[in-house]
Amino acid sequence: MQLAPSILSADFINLQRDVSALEAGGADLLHVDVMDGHFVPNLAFGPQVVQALRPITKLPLDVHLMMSHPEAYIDMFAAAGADTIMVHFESTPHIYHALQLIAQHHVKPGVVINPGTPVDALKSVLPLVGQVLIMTVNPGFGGQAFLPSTLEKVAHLDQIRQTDTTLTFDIEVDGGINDQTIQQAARAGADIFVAGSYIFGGHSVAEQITKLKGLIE
Ligand SMILES: O=C(CO)[C@H](O)[C@H](O)COP(=O)(O)O
Repeated sequence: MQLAPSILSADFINLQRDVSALEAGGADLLHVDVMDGHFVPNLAFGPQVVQALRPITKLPLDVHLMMSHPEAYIDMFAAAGADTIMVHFESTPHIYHALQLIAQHHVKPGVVINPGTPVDALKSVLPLVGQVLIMTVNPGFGGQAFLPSTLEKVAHLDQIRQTDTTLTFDIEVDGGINDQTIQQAARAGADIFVAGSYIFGGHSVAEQITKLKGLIE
């Protein structure tokens, strides 16, 4: 079980301070949301931010590309220091190629599905990925309510990897993860939990991380 705070909810003027607090507070990964204003109706971060984060933290950088034609930018994010690069199944007709490209950079490849996309759509790419991210909200904004209907997709995916032991991906969930929802996602089979507004919305990030980890360990 790993917790991946999303820096989308951080204080951007004090990003280094916030990243240090997350690391000291027990975060396992740092989740970086990239948004292009096209695939999702919002803009956030680019490879320069990943490059700036790389020397200031030992935490693995979990980069979530919410952008059209992500294959054109994979080289940049790999060179910037991403440890995982995740691309949306819905974002490109060349999903297989995009995942191959990520692996060629010796970066962990991940595929992401929106709430409306079924798990079965992923069948042909599951052998290529180290991580599958199930969006538990519509992508684009922090602070949205968790969609309970996504839990059966987590459970279905967990069943697939238990049935076929050649598949070795982790299951990540992202959106609306808080002290009311994290246990449901864990019970359904998720291994990695992205949380933004819950972690940054409390008294201290360390306290919020401890609360969430206490619920899944
Ligand atoms: O991918 C995202 C938005 O598209 C964010 O990572 C996600 O929404 C996390 O924020 P919160 O925990 O506030 O829901």
